[in-house]
Amino acid sequence: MAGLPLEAIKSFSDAHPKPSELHFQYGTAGFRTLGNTLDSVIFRVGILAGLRSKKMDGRTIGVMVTASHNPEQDNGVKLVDPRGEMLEASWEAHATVLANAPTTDALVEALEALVINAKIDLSKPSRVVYARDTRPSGPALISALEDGFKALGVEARDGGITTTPILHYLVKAINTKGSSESYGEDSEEGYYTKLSESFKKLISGRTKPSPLVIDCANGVGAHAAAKLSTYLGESLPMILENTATSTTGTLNDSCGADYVKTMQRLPPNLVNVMKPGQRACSLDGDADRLMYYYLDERGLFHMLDGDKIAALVAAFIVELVKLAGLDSEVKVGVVQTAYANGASTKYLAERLPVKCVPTGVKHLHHAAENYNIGVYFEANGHGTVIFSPKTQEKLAQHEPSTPAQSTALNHLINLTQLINQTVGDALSDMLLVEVVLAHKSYSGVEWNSLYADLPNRLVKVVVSDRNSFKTEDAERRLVNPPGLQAKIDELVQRYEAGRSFVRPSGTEDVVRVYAEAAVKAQADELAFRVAGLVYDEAGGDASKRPKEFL
Ligand SMILES: CC(=O)N[C@H]1[C@@H](OP(=O)(O)O)O[C@H](CO)[C@@H](O)[C@@H]1O
Ligand SMILES: [Mg+2]
Repeated sequence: MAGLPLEAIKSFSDAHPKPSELHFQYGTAGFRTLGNTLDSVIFRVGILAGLRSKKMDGRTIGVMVTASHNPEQDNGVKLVDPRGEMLEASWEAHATVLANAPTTDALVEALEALVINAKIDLSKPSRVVYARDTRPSGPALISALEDGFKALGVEARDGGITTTPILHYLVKAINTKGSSESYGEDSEEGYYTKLSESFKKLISGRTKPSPLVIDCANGVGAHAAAKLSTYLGESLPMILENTATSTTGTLNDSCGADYVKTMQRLPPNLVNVMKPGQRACSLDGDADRLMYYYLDERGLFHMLDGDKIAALVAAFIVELVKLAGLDSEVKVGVVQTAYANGASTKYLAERLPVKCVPTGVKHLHHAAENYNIGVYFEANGHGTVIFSPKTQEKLAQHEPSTPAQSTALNHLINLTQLINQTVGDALSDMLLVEVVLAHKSYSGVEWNSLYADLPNRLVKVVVSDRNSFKTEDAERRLVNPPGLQAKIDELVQRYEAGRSFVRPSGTEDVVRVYAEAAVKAQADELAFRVAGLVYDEAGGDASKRPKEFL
C-alpha cells in the first residue's frame, strides 16, 4: 500500500515553520488573518487539499487564497469541494488540526493519523486547481501552497488571479467535463461565455439598460468585470470604478460591498460619479458579494441589499414558473438568516416558503437544496439561486402547451445558465438583477418599493469570552448566559415592530447585537440597550463601557 512521501513532506515543511505563538482556526470563511502569518498554514493546506482529492477519488479540489472584504493586509484560504461547494464540515476540523501542529514531526504525525482516520487511499491521484485575489501577500502565499503540492505530488493547475466564484466554477466545470452534467468549459473564457450568452438571450427584445456603475472595491472583481464587459459588449454598458488593483492600501478601503452595507452610504469617491437616478453596485474584494444602490431624483442614496435582491429574484422566478405552467410541480423557496430585514421576511413569506438558518453561506446553501428552486441571500449580499438536478431535468423535458409557456420555460432554462449555482457570485448576481429589472421595466425606485426596510442597527460588543454565548432557533434566541434572553424579550416588547437578537460572531472576536424597530431612533436605542445588557452580563469593565451603550 502506498504511504505518505515523508522525506519530501519533512524537507518542505522545515521551510515553512509554524509561528509558535499563533493558533489558527478554519472558521466560517476558512483560515483568515494577517497575510504575513499564514505561510505555514497555506503550505499545509496544499497537502490537505491533495489528501481531500485522494479521498474524493482523484476529483479536483479548489483552493482560493483571499480574505474577501477584509483589509488589504489580511489574507486567507478556503477549500472548495468537487461539486464547487464549500469544504465538507468534518474536514474543517482536520484543517485546524494540521494548521496547529507545532513542528514538522507533529505535522507528519497528524497527517498519518488523518490518512488512517479518514480512510484515505494514498494510491489515488490528487488534483487541485487554485487561485488568488490581488492582495500583495498573495504571490508568497501561493508559492507556499505550491510547496505543499510538491510535497505530496499533487497535479496542480494554476487558475491565476481570479474571483472566488470563478474558482468555484472551474472546480465544478473540471469535475463535470465530458459528462451529461457538464457545467461549462473549464476555463475563465468558458465562464464569461456561459454568463454572457445566457444574459444576451434573456434580455433580447428588452429596452437596453442604462449604464451601470460598478464599484470594484479595487480588487480582483475589477479584472473580471472588465473581461466580462468585453463579452457583453453593448448588451450591458458598464462604468467601472475603483479598479486600482496594483495601488497599495486601496483594496476595500472606503469602497466595496461591505463598506456600503455597513455604512449605508455611497463610497466617497462615487459621490461625484453618480447622478440623480443613477443605478450602481459594489462588489467585495473577491467578488462574491453584491450590493446595489441608486440615487433618487433628489440625489438621495437608497441601498438595495441582499434581502432586496432575494425579493426581486424570488418573485420573478415564481412568476416564470407559473407562466411556464409548472407551478404545481416546481416549488420555489427562500432561505435567509436572522439578519434579514423583518420587512423582507414578511414580503417573501406572503408569497412563498421562507426558512431561517444560522449565519454562514454553507447553512443557507444546504437549506436551499431542499427546494426545487432555492433562492438564498445573506443581507450582506452573498447569495445565489440553486435549481435541483431533478428540476433542471424537468425544465429540459417539459412540453409547453402555449407560446407564452414556451417563452417562460426558455427564460428559466437560460437562468440556470446565467446563475453561478455553486456559490454567491457578484457578477453573475449582477447580471441576474439586470435581467429582472429589464423584464419588469423597473428602475431602482420600483425595485426599492417592493417593501420598505425596517430601520435597523448592528452593534459589536467586545466581551471576554464570546463562546459563552449560546443560541438556538437559528441564532434568534440566547440559551446562555442564563436569564439574558428574558431581559432582551422584556426590552423588545416596548418597541413598535421591535426585534433584536444576540449571537457570537464566527469571524471576529465579538458578540453581535442586531435590532430593528419602526423608526430609526428606536432601532438605535434598542440596539444600544441590548448591547449594554450584553456588556454588563458578560462582566464588562464598567470603566471601559462604550458610552453609546444604554
Ligand atoms: C452579520 C454579518 O454580516 N455576518 C457575516 C460574518 O459572519 P459573523 O459570524 O457574523 O462574523 O462573516 C461571514 C463570512 O463572510 C458572513 O457569512 C456573515 O454574514
Ligand atoms: Mg467575499
